[in-house]
Amino acid sequence: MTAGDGAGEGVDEGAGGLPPRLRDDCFALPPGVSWTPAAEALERLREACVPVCEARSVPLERALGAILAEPVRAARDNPPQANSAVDGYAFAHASLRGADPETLTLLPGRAAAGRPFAGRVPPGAALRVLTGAVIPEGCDTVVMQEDAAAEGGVLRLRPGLKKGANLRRAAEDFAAGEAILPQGRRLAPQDLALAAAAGLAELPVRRPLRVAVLSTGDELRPPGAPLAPGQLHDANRPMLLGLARAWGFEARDLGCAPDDRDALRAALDAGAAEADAILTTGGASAGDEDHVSAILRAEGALNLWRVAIKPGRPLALATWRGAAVFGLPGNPVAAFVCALIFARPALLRLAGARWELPRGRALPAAFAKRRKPGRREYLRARLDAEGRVEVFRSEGSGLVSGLSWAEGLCELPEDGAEIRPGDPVRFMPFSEFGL
Ligand SMILES: Nc1nc2c(c(=O)[nH]1)N[C@H]1C(S)=C(S)[C@@H](COP(=O)(O)OP(=O)(O)OC[C@H]3O[C@@H](n4cnc5c(N)ncnc54)[C@H](O)[C@@H]3O)O[C@H]1N2
Ligand code: MOO
Repeated sequence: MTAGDGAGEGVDEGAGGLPPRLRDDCFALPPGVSWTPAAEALERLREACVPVCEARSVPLERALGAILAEPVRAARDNPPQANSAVDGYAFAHASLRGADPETLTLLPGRAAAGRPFAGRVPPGAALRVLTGAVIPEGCDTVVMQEDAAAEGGVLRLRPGLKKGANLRRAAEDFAAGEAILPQGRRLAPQDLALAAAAGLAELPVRRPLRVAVLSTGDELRPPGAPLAPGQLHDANRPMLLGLARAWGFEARDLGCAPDDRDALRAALDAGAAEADAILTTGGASAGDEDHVSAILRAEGALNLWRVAIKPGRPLALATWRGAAVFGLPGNPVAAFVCALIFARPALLRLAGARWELPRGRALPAAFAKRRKPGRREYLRARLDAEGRVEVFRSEGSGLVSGLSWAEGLCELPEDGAEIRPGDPVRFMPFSEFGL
């Protein structure tokens, strides 16, 4: 079949006067089955997902990518003391008289970063200071060396320098006790700089979420394996393992299960034993071989099924022995889109992060598209040289090449309004999905 192109859409209208047939895959769904709108599915996920990973304290140097379990407060002021922003000369602004040039007595000695000046600078005097030096006692202003001339124990400078010029005030960045990083933040390299500057050696973070990935389907073979007729290489597993790792989770590979209930049950059991969440692909639809949705319905707790998005209509959200299960569609493009749109915010929430949805920008479309109302659509997209949104040549949900071609997703609303070139459309770069 050519999934992603509307397969199964004619369920209700296609019967065209014929008596209803009882056994046909196209009728596997009850007529008039309700589809959950994407926004509602996301809202239900937001309510259902709570942090499941325990908090612990880890040394700062091992905290990169971890999620803060509590807000972090500064242990000290930054900067701890006022210091010079430049190489120059420090003095009291009150020593200036408005003469041109101003003249000050240059004291012997100097202050450098890590080597403060021991004495006090009296009125009418100046001291050599280097960048980062603590401002000597008696001083409140620094002149840059390029703007002054030091000769024979006298410093000359142009008038007009403002009080407090060229120095960094104590605590101008943040003060001790100030909240510097919020709970739920995934620690980036710059956050480690902030925590270190704030005097912290340990950070309260949650252990990483463990995410297991399972492919399903008799036809699937591991990468590089020889293929018999009807077989294909498992593309979803490396993709989803990669996504889980890119999002900062501990990824577990559950391999590939055949279309067989017992094998699937065993794989789900193994996943639930070693992971907090399981991502499966394939078998999420309503066909005879779609065992994932069937087993989740029969033996797990299926919370949500069939979301009104394209691609990715067969999306199962369930629990299996305490683990959250995201039953993603088998088509790689649909699996990718569903992982980005639904699994990512939910997994991050389970991991202890705050609920955050990707932001999009309205940009002119470089394409035309006729649409039907009802489903929110996600197209593989990127920006052309003029900054317009272009979309991949086909919407076929099995065309993996389009995922690498794209730099983001174009989200089209449920209203089904026709898109003409130049119309504003919502573009979400992959960076909004943590990629
Ligand atoms: N009667 C209906 N049939 C289908 C519907 C529907 O609503 N009613 N939806 C269609 C849509 S849309 C999609 S998407 C697919 C998804 O169904 P499944 O999740 O059950 O996926 P499978 O049938 O197992 O596989 C679909 C397709 O993807 C290939 N695949 C599966 N796993 C992988 C993998 N790991 N790597 C690469 N390719 C994979 C598989 O071979 C199939 O070609 O259902 C439609 N049918
Ligand atoms: O074609 Mo399906 O829409 O790939 O999810």
